[in-house]
Amino acid sequence: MNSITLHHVIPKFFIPKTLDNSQSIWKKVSTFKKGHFYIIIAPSGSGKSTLANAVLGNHFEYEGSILYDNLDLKSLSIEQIVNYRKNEVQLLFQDIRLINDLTIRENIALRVFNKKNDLFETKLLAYAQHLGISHLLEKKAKNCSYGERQRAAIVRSLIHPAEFLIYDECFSHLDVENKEKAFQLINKVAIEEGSAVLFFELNDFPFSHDYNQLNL
Ligand SMILES: Nc1ncnc2c1ncn2[C@@H]1O[C@H](COP(=O)(O)OP(=O)(O)OP(=O)(O)O)[C@@H](O)[C@H]1O
Repeated sequence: MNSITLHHVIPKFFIPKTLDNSQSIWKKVSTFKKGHFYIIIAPSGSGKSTLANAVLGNHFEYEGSILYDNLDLKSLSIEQIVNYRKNEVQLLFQDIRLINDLTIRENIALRVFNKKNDLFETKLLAYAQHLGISHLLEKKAKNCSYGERQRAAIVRSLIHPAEFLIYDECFSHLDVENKEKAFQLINKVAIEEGSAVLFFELNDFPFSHDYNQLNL
C-alpha cells in the first residue's frame, strides 16, 4: 500500500472544536504516503484516538472516507481489513494492550507468533536493549511499570513492521531521554523498511525532528 487518504473525514459522535482551524485536517483531503513521516498534534479530547482507530478500520463512525490507496475502507470486508493489518497498517493503541500474564518477551513475540525466524529474535534483543528493557524480558507484563510496558509495546511494533506505523500517544509515560531513544528507534526502523510513521501526540516532541506536522 502506497498511501492512506482522509477524504473529508469528520467523526459522527462529536463535533471537533478545532473544525474551523485552518490547520485542522478534519473535513479536508490529507494523504499520508509510504516512506514519509508525520506528527499529528492535538489537545486531549480532540479525536486523536478516534481518528487513529478509524484509519485502522476499527470503526466507521465518521462521515467522509478513508482510502487505502484508492480503496474505501468502508467497502472492505472484515477479512480484508484484518489482512491489511498483517503487513500494511498497524496501530500501537494508547492503552498498549499487552497480555498481563505473559512475559514481556512473549508479548513482543505475539506479533510474529506463527512465523519462525531467527531475525525476529535478533531484532527483539537489539530493540529491547536499545530501549533499556533487556532485563525485563522474562518478567510478566502485569509486574512491569506502565513506561516499561510502553517500551515493550514499541519493540513489539517494530519486530515485523507494517508499511504504515501508527502510534497513539505511545510515549506518554516515558521521560524525555527514553522518549527520544524510542523515537530514534522507530525512525531508524521505518527508514530501513521504507515505512510511513504517523505519531498522534498531545504536544510536539521535546527534541528536534523533521516530521511533517499536522493538527486536528
Ligand atoms: N464511542 C464513542 N461514543 C461517543 N463519544 C465518543 C466515543 N469515543 C470517543 N468519544 C468522544 O470523542 C471525543 C474524542 O475522543 P478521543 O479519545 O478520540 O480523543 P483524544 O484526542 O484521543 O483524547 P486524549 O488525548 O485525551 O486521549 C471525546 O470527547 C470523547 O469523549
